[in-house]
Amino acid sequence: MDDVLRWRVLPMLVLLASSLVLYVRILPKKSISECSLLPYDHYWITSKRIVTPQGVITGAVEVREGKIVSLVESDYQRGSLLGRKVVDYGNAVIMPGLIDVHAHLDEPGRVEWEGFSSGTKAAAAGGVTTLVDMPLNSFPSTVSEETLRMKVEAAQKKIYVDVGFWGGLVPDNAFNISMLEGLLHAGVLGLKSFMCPSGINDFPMTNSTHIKEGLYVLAKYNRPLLVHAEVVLDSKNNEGLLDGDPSSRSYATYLKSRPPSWEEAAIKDLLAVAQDTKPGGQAEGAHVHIVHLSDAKASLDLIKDEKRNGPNGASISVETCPHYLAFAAEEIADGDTRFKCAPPIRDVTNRQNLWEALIDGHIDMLSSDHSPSVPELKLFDEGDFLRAWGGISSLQYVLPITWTYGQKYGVSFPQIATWWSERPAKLLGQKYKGAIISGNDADFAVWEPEVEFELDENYKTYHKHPNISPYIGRRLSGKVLATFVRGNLVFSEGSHAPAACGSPILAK
Ligand SMILES: NC(=O)NC(NC(N)=O)C(=O)[O-]
Ligand SMILES: [Zn+2]
Ligand SMILES: [Zn+2]
Repeated sequence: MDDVLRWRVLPMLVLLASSLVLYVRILPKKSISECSLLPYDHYWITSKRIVTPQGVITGAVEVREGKIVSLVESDYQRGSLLGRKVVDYGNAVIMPGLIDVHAHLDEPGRVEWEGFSSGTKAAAAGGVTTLVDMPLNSFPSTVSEETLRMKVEAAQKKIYVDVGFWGGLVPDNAFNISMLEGLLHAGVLGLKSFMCPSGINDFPMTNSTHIKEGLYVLAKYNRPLLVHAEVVLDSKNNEGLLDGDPSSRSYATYLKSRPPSWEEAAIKDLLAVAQDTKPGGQAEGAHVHIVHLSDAKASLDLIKDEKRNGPNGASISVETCPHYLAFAAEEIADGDTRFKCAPPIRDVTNRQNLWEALIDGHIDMLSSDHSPSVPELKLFDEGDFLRAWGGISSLQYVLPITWTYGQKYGVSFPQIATWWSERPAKLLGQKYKGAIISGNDADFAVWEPEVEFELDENYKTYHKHPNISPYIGRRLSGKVLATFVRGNLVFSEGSHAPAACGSPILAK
């Protein structure tokens, strides 16, 4: 009997106990959806600071099957929510998720620069719930139905947030209506073109005639054209600089090589063509959006003048980016090519003027223009501003940057929601995004504005190459606690949901 106990019953008991342990460990995993760190599809999130179009309220947002179904303004403390599934965020701010209308994720073709997985993980960790990928820097560029399909295919099962796509307007398709229509029909949210060389071989620049043609086609679809508005007026400034010339390390040299007059001349030409978007015009229904405005003087004045015509004027809008609001030319060390971008970061007065224009509503919105590359292309050893790749890496940090550098101007939560959610949603034609109201997608950024952190090499960044970002080494305030995309808790306290369940956004 002793032997029987030892050799038969004991091993069975051990087996039973271990399978019980296994069962208990597996059980919670099974019940949690792979897409969300929160295992419910009907729940409430509560906080003392919820940013709604009517102002900042204390209350609860009810979420069901990915949508906001009600908003309760009250001291939510228990009472009616007793016994419900509630996530209480206390004093943290609940805002509509950020919508970044301008990001380069570089997939397919240049995944070593970024990629859908790393880029959208960074977006989720930064409170960005929707982003729109630019048609260039990936390979091939998104300029046809076929190349859009390659993008959408590449994004499958890799995106942690919702992702839309811009198509490219290039000389090849500008006069080829069926090619452009194929691209629009396949679902790009609009088109993007460059008025100067883009730095990418298969993305050549367009002139006013191409842009005019593009606008006629866009008008039929009610979609926007985004334009990189700089024209090369004269590259004399770089002439005489030989390879290895020490002055190519100087930021001042780079700044002079792309003067504000390049932006001004481009915007002047662009606004002339944009006249067709006026009510009754040949391109009525199309819209012109100027990306990454840097010059807050003559270029901004042209935009302001056009906007003065109100609804009878051309249909235009403009964005600027956090790097133009955070940095100034005077502070950029020679050789520090992390700061190289086009148009360039200008002087302290210009930065101040950009902030004022944003606050006064002359600049409509913000975007990251997250445009990374491999570190080698930044030429850190040579520090050559003229030959280094231009583009700032920032996607994960845009919310704390806007908040931190906006303190000086008394920026409020509703302003951030306007610049980063409401107006971007409108540009994209996304009716169910951009605000915390019943019926909208349950896209939220939950963050703690008062929490400060050091953006050093220990900070967990999901961009593929954190060290190329000029924000490394800065102290920022505003920590993102949690991010919800269509009701899925995709990021929470440093972790992402196990599966990437963001949706591709294709226009219909
Ligand atoms: N090829 C690029 O990514 N260019 C980008 N580069 C910048 N902004 O420096 C841009 O948006 O123009
Ligand atoms: Zn650009
Ligand atoms: Zn860009």
